[in-house]
Amino acid sequence: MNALTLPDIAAQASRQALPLDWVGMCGIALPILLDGKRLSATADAGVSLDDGEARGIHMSRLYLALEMLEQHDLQPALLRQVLQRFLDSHEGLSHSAYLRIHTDLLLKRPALVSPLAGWKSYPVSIEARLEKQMFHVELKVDVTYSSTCPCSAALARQLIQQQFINDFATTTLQHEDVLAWLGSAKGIVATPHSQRSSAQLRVHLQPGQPTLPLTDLIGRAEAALGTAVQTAVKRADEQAFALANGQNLMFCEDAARRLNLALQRSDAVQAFHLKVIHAESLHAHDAVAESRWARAIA
Ligand SMILES: Nc1nc2c(ncn2[C@@H]2O[C@H](COP(=O)(O)OP(=O)(O)OP(=O)(O)O)[C@@H](O)[C@H]2O)c(=O)[nH]1
Repeated sequence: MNALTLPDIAAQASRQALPLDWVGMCGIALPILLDGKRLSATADAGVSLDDGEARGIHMSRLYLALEMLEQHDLQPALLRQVLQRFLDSHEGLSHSAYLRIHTDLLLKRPALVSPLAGWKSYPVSIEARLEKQMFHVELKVDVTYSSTCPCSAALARQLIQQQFINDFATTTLQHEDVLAWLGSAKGIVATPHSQRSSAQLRVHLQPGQPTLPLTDLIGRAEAALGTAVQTAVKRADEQAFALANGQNLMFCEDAARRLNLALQRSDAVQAFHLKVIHAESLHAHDAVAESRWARAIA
């Protein structure tokens, strides 16, 4: 059999000498280990093509470097190693390396009152880059929660007062009559609108941060918001959720401010950008607030 040399188009000179910012592959299927758990993920792997004369990069070298992610728990140091391998395998071609990993984090959440628990899925992206020997990691997490409109609650309360005036205007008040009225449909003649809402957190980690604090960030966000969406729900849990919502009225501005303050308190965070989206049931468009913050350089 003749040994044929395989044509290598990537090694040819480019017809148009022009550097490129990002070249690589998106949507590579990849099993990863996060906090000891095996997760199905997809990866986007790329490098800059700084040598404008070179026709192409070597996709297979990036692909093979991802193998390191299968065996070891995902940590910033491992991400840096992979990015360094991207650059080492593209010496003379690339100065910057990029890796994005997208997965869903599954966390078990207890019910509010009953002894039940269930799983919640959090879409997560981990983005690492190595540019001019500077290494950066960003985490993106989506957290869903319930928000009840404070204005709508006040308007509903006013209608309930009006109904009370109408029903008891000519009656001497008896305790049991009021109690019965409160338990009837007339006692809650109007309800405030509430909506499933989502907080999109984009967090830039401190340099030297040894771990990926995804679970911690989600925990902080949910504690700050107060009414995270639930998993397993019995009536007792639903009642507790109704109470929690009633005590936790919020505009999208309130949610954004709470999250801002909660994230600032994390030592792992260097900077963040957050966006909250209240998918209103009042109208067909969303109420949205954004906030950003960066730690002052000491
Ligand atoms: N650069 C580049 N490669 C592509 C593209 N689409 C498919 N490929 C293929 O990706 C394959 C892997 O490329 P390389 O990593 O250069 O493969 P190789 O030359 O066998 O490997 P090395 O010897 O390590 O360079 C090649 O068969 C390319 O043709 C593209 O748009 N750009």
